[in-house]
Amino acid sequence: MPNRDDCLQLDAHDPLAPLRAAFELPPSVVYLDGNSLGARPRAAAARAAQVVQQEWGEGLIRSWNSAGWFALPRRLGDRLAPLIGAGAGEVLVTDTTSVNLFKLLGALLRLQHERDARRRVIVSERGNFPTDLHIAQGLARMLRQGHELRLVDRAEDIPAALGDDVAVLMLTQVDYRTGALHDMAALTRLAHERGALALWDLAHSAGALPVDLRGADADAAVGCTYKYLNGGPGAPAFLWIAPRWQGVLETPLSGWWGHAEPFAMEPQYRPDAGIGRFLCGTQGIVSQALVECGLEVFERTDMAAVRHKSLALTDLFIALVEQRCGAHPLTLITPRQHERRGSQVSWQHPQGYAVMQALIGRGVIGDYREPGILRFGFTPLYTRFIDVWDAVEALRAVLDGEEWKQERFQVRTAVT
Ligand SMILES: Cc1ncc(COP(=O)(O)O)c(C=O)c1O
Ligand SMILES: Nc1ccccc1C(=O)C[C@H](N)C(=O)O
Repeated sequence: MPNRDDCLQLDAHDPLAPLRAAFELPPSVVYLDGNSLGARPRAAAARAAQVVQQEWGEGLIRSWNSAGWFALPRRLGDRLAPLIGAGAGEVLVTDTTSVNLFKLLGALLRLQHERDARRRVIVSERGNFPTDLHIAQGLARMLRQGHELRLVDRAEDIPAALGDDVAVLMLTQVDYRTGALHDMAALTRLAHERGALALWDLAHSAGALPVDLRGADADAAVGCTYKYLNGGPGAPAFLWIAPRWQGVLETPLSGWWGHAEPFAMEPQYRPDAGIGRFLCGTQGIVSQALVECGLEVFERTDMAAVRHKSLALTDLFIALVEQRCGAHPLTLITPRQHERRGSQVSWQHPQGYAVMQALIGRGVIGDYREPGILRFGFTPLYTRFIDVWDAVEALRAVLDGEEWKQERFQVRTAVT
């Protein structure tokens, strides 16, 4: 079993190690929550100042053209595309993941309705992130065409749920609680064989592992930029549409930014011919501009290298926790097989909330999800092997010393 020096050696030989310098991280913190909010690229502070001072302050309204603000959602989409196996002109950075899901699910349901009106079921997992399920429920209610959500409790039950009444299979590629990774190509193929379309949420996979949307023949996808892509709190999300559906799918949020000629100011909506039709209204430029700083870092490596380090970090974390905290009631809920694991490791503990607060008190930042789940995200761009060691030692101290029993660690905060 590796010791602390071995971890230092792993860092010394890590080809991704130099990328850590591209991020601002407090020296006293071990940050294992990049699956919720990525760390700040150093370049983001100067970029924010440039947008606010020069582009807004001096350029004023001219900056929509002169600083490229108007083109930003498409430009960022093109820059993000290689990370998810997409091509140019297929991706937009815009709105939130929830709003993008609404637009794409609405568009896919409409397409299916036109092809076969009996297909009115959306298949997903009960454990999917709540917003995905809530958006589907809201759309089904609004459409008043008899759409319904069919939820399965286990991934193995997905094939049986794909009957001839299914319109869309809507899944999150990496489970936000367990970190379990779906086989996107196999499930998409199955959905297609059954006449359904496949919509993927890449919130926990974009920037965390190689994603191949075109290779998997998926139909549409959404995802966050504020997690593994390090775009900043509340940074705009992204959406992707397969080439075969470009110009075919229609957005249910037909705002003026998706018009073929927004400044023709026509009363009649006429959609843009390409991906631009999935824009809705004016973009939050300050936040959007910062997404570029996160994407730039990925251009200094490749996703195969990111994946290689991610698996090494999560393997090490699992092994060390089992060895050094083995006496405590921790249950691993993340798959051990590499092909089934994203870039996070989750453990269940009867006092999970308090244990996580005590860990955060020691400067090791992960997060907590019901029921009793300690979540640790590993971002290969800036997480070191020594961080894994130090995190496990802190966890051991919290558990061996029963630090979590302190009153202050029982207090529930709004965001966990
Ligand atoms: C799978 C998944 N989808 C969507 C979201 C969030 O969407 P939004 O950015 O709209 O809050 C998250 C996390 O917040 C998530 O984990
Ligand atoms: N958007 C947030 C705002 C505040 C706190 C957390 C989030 C998250 O993104 C949570 C994440 N989606 C999760 O997998 O739980």
